[in-house]
Amino acid sequence: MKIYQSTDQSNQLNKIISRSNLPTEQVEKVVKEIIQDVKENGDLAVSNYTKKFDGTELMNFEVSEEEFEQAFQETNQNVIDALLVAKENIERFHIKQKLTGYKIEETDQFIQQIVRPIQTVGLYIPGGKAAYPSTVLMNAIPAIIAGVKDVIMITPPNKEGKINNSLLVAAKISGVNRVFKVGGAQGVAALAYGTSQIPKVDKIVGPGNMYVATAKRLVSGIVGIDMIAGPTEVVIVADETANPRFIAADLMAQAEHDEMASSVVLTNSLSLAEQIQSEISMLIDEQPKKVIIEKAFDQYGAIILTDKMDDAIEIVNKMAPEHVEVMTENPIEMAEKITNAGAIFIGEYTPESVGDYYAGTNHTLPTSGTARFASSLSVLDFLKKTSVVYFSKQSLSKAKETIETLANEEGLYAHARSVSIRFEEGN
Ligand SMILES: NC(=O)c1ccc[n+]([C@@H]2O[C@H](COP(=O)([O-])OP(=O)(O)OC[C@H]3O[C@@H](n4cnc5c(N)ncnc54)[C@H](O)[C@@H]3O)[C@@H](O)[C@H]2O)c1
Ligand SMILES: N[C@H](CO)Cc1c[nH]c[nH+]1
Ligand SMILES: [Zn+2]
Repeated sequence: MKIYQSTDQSNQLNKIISRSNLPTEQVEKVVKEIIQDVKENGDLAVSNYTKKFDGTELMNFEVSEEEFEQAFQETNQNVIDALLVAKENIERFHIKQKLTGYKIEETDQFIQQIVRPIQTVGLYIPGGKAAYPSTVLMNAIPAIIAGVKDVIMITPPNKEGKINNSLLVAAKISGVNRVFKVGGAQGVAALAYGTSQIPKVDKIVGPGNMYVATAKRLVSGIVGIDMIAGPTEVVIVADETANPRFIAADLMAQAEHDEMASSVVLTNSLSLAEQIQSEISMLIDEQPKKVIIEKAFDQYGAIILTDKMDDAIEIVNKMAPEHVEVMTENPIEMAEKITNAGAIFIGEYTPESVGDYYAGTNHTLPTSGTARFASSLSVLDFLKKTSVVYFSKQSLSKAKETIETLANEEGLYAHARSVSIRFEEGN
């Protein structure tokens, strides 16, 4: 991984910081065609793309009860137990996000906010380079806590036309209703428009690669989406007190997800930067996903040297990355200065893997700088609010003058009249 000076104005560094070297335009072109095809040709198009991208021919996409039963039989008990521990931790954190409505009552009138769950949601669970049972829990549990009735999950099948066993186990233990073997942009399009086999949903949530994230962005408006949760990112903010071996390991943990994953270090210590480089070269050969990691490091990785640690914080806030790890002398104080990040991990014993699998916080997080305005997936993503207003005749008579004044000011005379007519004699 290359060392850059933060003052370096090179295109390569700017692109890494802004994530603008992701192949956005090429991917968008492909994804638009896929969405249109699925919209016009439904299951047939889904089947064709599944053959093309996942290498399997499927006519029926839904997972059967027998497949769920078999998945339970073939999954190691220690995996099921670990999923149950993670589930409990996720529930403990997310239950506090529940939102209740409220009502403001006065004589002869009330205003109210009613909170209701979204009826039907589609969870996208990645399944290309790896299967993510932990992501099933992260997406399904907040939906169930919110009270969503129809929780539909899609994930790409493997070459045998099957879904990884632990994904099905995770789906069952977290309360998913139906699972379909379809992924990528074709899966997102199927959820957005519906096909004869795959139900149209009200909202699509969940992370995925660039094809998935782009498809979600393009169908947003037809259906709701949670956020852009694309190729994953970590920024590690570290000073000379940090352990370079831990940092090297954490950078590789992120990069193994995807060759488009971004792993960046920000430090004021040249000596640390060089030690990280040498730790990477010592650890990389033991990595089963070495090829993916090297590709990601090469294009989307960087160690950036700043003058002061405050400069590092300024760059993090500009990048607004999905994850930030802080390994400095006073990591809690340092972390308080970070205003734009999906999730923050503090100190040398909180690698991001703690959040991925155990802590209970959600690992579906905004990427590509969208943490400037977007948040981690939560129960709130599965709720919607409706306002209710009741006014009696007396209440309306008190409001009449204000409404008429504002309506006339806006030139909306019918609005004013719809109030005044109610006070005319004979009405
Ligand atoms: N941001 C988050 O919260 C979060 C959480 C977990 C995972 N992730 C990310 O999810 C992603 C998982 O990616 P993945 O690839 O393993 O699984 P995936 O399920 O997201 O994507 C696989 C699908 O991509 C489609 N695809 C692949 N190549 C294509 C091509 N050339 N043209 C059109 N479609 C193509 C195929 O349909 C395939 O089934 C990673 O980027 C990882 O970083 C993000
Ligand atoms: N780090 C990924 C993006 O937040 C989530 C994940 C799932 N499994 C392991 N890691
Ligand atoms: Zn991860």
